[in-house]
Amino acid sequence: MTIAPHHTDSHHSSRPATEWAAARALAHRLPAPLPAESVPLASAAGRTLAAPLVAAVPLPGFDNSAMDGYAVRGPGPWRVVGRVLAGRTHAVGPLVEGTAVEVATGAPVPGRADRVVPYEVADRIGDVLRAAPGDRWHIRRAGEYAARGQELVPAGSPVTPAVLGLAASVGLDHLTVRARPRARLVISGDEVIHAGRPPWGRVRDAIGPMLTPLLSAWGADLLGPRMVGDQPDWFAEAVADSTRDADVTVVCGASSVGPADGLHASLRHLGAVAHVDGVRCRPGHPQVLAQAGAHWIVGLPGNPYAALVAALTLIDPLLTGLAGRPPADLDTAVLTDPLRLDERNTRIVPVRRGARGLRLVDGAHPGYLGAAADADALAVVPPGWRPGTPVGLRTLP
Ligand SMILES: Nc1nc2c(c(=O)[nH]1)N[C@H]1C(S)=C(S)[C@@H](COP(=O)(O)OP(=O)(O)OC[C@H]3O[C@@H](n4cnc5c(N)ncnc54)[C@H](O)[C@@H]3O)O[C@H]1N2
Ligand code: MOO
Repeated sequence: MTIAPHHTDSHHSSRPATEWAAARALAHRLPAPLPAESVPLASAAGRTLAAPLVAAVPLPGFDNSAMDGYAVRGPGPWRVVGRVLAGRTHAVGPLVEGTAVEVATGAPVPGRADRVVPYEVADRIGDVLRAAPGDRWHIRRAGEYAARGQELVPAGSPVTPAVLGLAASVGLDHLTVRARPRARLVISGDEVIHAGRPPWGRVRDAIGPMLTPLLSAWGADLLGPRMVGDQPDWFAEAVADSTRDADVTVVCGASSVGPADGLHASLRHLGAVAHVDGVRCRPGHPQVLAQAGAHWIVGLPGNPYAALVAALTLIDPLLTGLAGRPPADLDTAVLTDPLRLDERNTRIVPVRRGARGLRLVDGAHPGYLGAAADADALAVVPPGWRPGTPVGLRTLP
């Protein structure tokens, strides 16, 4: 950023900084979930159910064998009268007492069969079959897993690979899911360049390459980014433009109190309401959550590690809220490594999980991503924490 005369309309003029967990809770609670839409299964992966997944057919759809063997009726011995393989599309006539039919796993069992005798315990000579009495039926009854019309997965659940497989099993081709939040990055700073080796006085944009896959992993649909200098009008125009087609605009840099930090000016220009303006965490204090109608603006600090922390604080819960999902609970683990005590701020530190527990990754600085690149999670260390007590954990994609 460039130096200009100091001004007073900075973020610390108005609202006190929000406690970290409260900022996260607000970012989740404030947005209304995006509209629902019906999409083919292949497009539903990773999205959120806007309506429960309801079985269109019972599962299993017909009584079928759980084993390769013989469907039998009566106590035995039995006469083998036929064979049914999977894929048969019409019912086999009911078994007569004392008879058996050879069946494949998944094949329809004939009506009135008592049980299936697996090959391993069957003794067949010619057409005559014998087996010891068994206490397992090995028959999967129609509808025993799910009835037609049964709600199998509640609204608000993520569409995981298992949910997609289940949807297909119960005869669905489409799922009703929340629209994917459309997000745009506005990367600001006269000093920021986007390719190659930065010359003296310049820095290479680290936030675009980091946040693009991170936001995708968190369920956003990324719109083309905007790169702007610190010229206040261009900056305000880029943010205002973005509100026309994005649900969320993420502004990187320009969030602090410096003369070129134009986020607050552009929020005023838009008539946006700032719900969070500063968060009591280290690093990543200068972060902003603002609303202009149904549009959300998140201001992240320019320091790249601080931007990652702020993304975890505000963007993660905001996208979850827009998707209509319940808030994602953090994992917890005990951290024993010493850390500078902080009675007032939540600290967000890079960690690795190993056989001997959680280890701090050394060398984290707000402006440097080396420690985060070597970490597999961020640990959330609450104010007043003491070594040996639990911390929250968020795995990094
Ligand atoms: N007087 C005060 N100064 C600062 C405060 C404060 O409270 N009072 N807060 C400090 C903290 S904490 C942070 S974090 C930064 C945040 O500043 P901004 O969000 O306004 O960002 P910039 O000033 O534009 O840049 C800060 C820093 O980050 C570099 N940067 C910016 N964008 C990128 C990018 N896309 N990729 C890589 N690096 C980037 C930029 O060159 C600066 O070095 O403010 C402190 N100051
Ligand atoms: O908190 Mo700033 O966000 O140190 O780097």
